[in-house]
Amino acid sequence: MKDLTKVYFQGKREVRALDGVSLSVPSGSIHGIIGHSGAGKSTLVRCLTLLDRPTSGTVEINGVDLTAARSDALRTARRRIGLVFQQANLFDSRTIADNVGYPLEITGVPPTDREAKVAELLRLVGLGDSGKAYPAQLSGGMRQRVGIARALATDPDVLLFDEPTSALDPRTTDEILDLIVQLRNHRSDLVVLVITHEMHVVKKICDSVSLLDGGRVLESGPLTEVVNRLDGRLSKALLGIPPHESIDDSRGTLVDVLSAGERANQPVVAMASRAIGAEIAIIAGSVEHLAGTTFSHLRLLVPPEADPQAAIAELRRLGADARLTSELTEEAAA
Ligand SMILES: Nc1ncnc2c1ncn2[C@@H]1O[C@H](COP(=O)(O)OP(=O)(O)OP(=O)(O)O)[C@@H](O)[C@H]1O
Repeated sequence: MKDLTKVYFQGKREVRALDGVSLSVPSGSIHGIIGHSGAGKSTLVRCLTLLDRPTSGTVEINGVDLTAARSDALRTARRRIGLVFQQANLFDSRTIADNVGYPLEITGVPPTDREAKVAELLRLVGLGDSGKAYPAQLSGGMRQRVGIARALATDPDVLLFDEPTSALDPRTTDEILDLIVQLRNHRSDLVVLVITHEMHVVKKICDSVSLLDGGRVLESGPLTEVVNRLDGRLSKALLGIPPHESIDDSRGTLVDVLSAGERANQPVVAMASRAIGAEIAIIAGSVEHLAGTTFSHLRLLVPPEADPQAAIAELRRLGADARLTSELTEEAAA
């Protein structure tokens, strides 16, 4: 998408629900888009699926500008994006197979071709034996699998998930996330976009991620890059320091340290303590294994008798990024 803008009017007030969103996602990758309520996520889904026209800007798939399409071409363009909703919205009176085959039915695919395609799609999503069942007989996770099979029926180039796991329990969520990765591995020409407010989803399956706020992309990049920035907003969201007791100035100075890869497994705090001749304590932290790399984000307390800048210099010498927590908190507030 290039410079995508959507302006709504609430009375006389202009609301820029999307304000110049540009994003390019390569085939074969899973890109997460996260944002708070009101960030513009639903508007983005509507503009990408051409249910709503952007005020300006373009949506391109493999070099074809979907936003330029009209009438018949618009219907064809829409099929290039398969949409999976939070809840599958299935026809209760139709079998699972007929639900999955519905997009093929309305595009005039003959019944025998349709049956073969539906059987293949049901196998792909792990529902090979459920074609004759009705939606009411399925669990939430199975219904979501049906929604995914239906979205894939027209062989889209882009699979767009709008909060795909928000209505599911943690175990079913992980099963659906595993399925999304499996689909991407199965079709390496597919672009997968996942709009979510769940950080777990991004951490578990996304190759890259964008932060949407006020209709703008504030930060974007490969998961391992955005997480590896001590002062990044995505890093805070994905690898945040958990709440901890408040620390009085008399007890020392707080320092945040972020290390990745092999360094994350090294005792850098103990090494820095030894180097500066003071006992640095760990107050809180999170250590995560993301996209094959370990990241460690710790909040340290440098005792009053030691120089926090010496500790920071030593931690940096050891290959970690380190800064005074007060500086980072001020930046976040700014
Ligand atoms: N049809 C509309 N008319 C007027 N304003 C709208 C319309 N749709 C969205 N907006 C405004 O655009 C902004 C972005 O809304 P949007 O629904 O896209 O956000 P969101 O990130 O999806 O939020 P949520 O997670 O709460 O659904 C909001 O300020 C919203 O009030």
